[in-house]
Amino acid sequence: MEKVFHLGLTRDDLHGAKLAIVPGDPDRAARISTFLENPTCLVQTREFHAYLGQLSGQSVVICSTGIGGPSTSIAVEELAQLGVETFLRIGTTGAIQPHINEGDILISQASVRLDGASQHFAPLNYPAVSDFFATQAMVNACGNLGIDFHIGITASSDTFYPGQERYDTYSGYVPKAFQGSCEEWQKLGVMNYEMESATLFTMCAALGLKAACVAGVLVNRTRQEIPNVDHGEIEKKSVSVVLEAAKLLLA
Ligand SMILES: O=P(O)(O)O[C@H]1O[C@H](CO)[C@@H](O)[C@H]1O
Ligand SMILES: O=c1cc[nH]c(=O)[nH]1
Repeated sequence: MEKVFHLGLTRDDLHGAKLAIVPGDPDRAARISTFLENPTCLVQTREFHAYLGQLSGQSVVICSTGIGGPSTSIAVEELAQLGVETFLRIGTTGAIQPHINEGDILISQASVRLDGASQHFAPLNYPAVSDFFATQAMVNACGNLGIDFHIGITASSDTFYPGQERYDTYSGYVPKAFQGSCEEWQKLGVMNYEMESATLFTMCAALGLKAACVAGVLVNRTRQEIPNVDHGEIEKKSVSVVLEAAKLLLA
């Protein structure tokens, strides 16, 4: 049985798992795994920490993607080679609309492709769109749990600082291409910034896989640039949504 190159796993290691929950942060992957039945650590290599367990009696993988599109594309490609068909991202994010508050839950329907990696899967005029049914499961999960949410478009950037137009940085300079971009996205109704959904949505749509994305808001960019909230409670809420969505999709 062939091992995939980065994850070092074989199809047998996944015990038939067809659904993966994919956070950015490896420590979050470990925390999510504690909600599965019989969780085991499959591998911890580079930014990829993968766990296997059961949800609703079925095998599920939790695998961190690291930050950004390139590493996300590797995790998704290799998990797909191992039999995974549905990818549920659970992330953190910065809101750019004034009415969205820290701690709110955002579901991304589609993403603005500010990344580079998605262009290696499909040209820029191809949409970075989520899977309708996986996204509907995120929405229904919020309904079942009584959690309010916002749903809409996400700007998904390769960089946390210039690409999300942050000036509170080492140089204080944002290249011209990004000056005014945050206001432009606001005016176009974009909800938030994060860094993986454009790659995830584009590659999954192009490859015939299914993807959805939920995120908890750490900062409202109309009020401050750098998050300074306690992530714990926000993560618990977004993790509860992704686990409930996974259960609905597995039912
Ligand atoms: O919390 P995660 O899932 O890593 O998501 C967000 O947080 C990171 C930046 O701080 C980026 O990966 C961004 O997309
Ligand atoms: O502002 C933020 C917060 C989390 N993740 C991002 O990419 N941006």
